[in-house]
Amino acid sequence: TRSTRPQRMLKAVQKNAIRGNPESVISAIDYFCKHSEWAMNVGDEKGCILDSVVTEVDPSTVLELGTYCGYSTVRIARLLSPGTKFITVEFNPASAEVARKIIAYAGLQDKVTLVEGASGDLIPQIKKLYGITTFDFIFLDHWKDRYLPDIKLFEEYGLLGKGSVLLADNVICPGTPEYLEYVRNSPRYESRYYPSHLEYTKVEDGLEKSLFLG
Ligand SMILES: O=C(NCCCCCn1ccc2cnccc21)c1cc(-c2ccc(F)cc2)cc(O)c1O
Ligand SMILES: [Mg+2]
Repeated sequence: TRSTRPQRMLKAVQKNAIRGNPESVISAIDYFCKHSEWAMNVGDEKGCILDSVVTEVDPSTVLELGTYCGYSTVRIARLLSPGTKFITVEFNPASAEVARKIIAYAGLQDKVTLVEGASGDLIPQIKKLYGITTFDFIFLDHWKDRYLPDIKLFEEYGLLGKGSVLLADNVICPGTPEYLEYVRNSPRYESRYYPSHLEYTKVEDGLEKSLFLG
């Protein structure tokens, strides 16, 4: 049967990247997406903004919602200090399977816990299952209509501490209007918009960084 786009992306990584070299894995995926097939990775332009925020926060605990093929997982994991707890969540089993292989190809499998499931089911269990009290950094890149309900779950289950940083992808395209309205109007967050473009295109998009004030 016909291969899937994630499977073709994995083949491109295995062919063009160097095992154990995260930078080469990132480059191979970006090359594939620019020259072969567009795919919904955060991409190189927004990826550099992601890198700068992760570096600035230097988190001890990280949550990513929306692993997809592991591109942003690799971008984040390569910057983390030893001992950092990094959980990434993927709903689609086929994507999760490819992501595991891409993360392992980059040599970062020991830094990442990939969990398969839906954020709404997982968030209430994270403290119990993974012994996490609060997340220093959260990257939102899953179903766009889940960003708002999930940030409310983070608050409800006490998963945010003073200084926790949330970074949301696609706040313009496909767009997350209700989430933006919430974080920009809530007195509990300090929000800032980072203008950019939809991965591998000239279409306007950007990242919203929100600091939880406690
Ligand atoms: O849809 C996007 N991502 C989400 C994919 C599905 C996530 C499923 N999932 C994973 C974890 C998880 C946990 N709980 C529940 C569900 C969960 C997305 C789309 C575009 C895009 C597409 C077409 C277009 F024309 C323009 C833009 C660009 C992006 O950068 C994107 O991120
Ligand atoms: Mg995205």
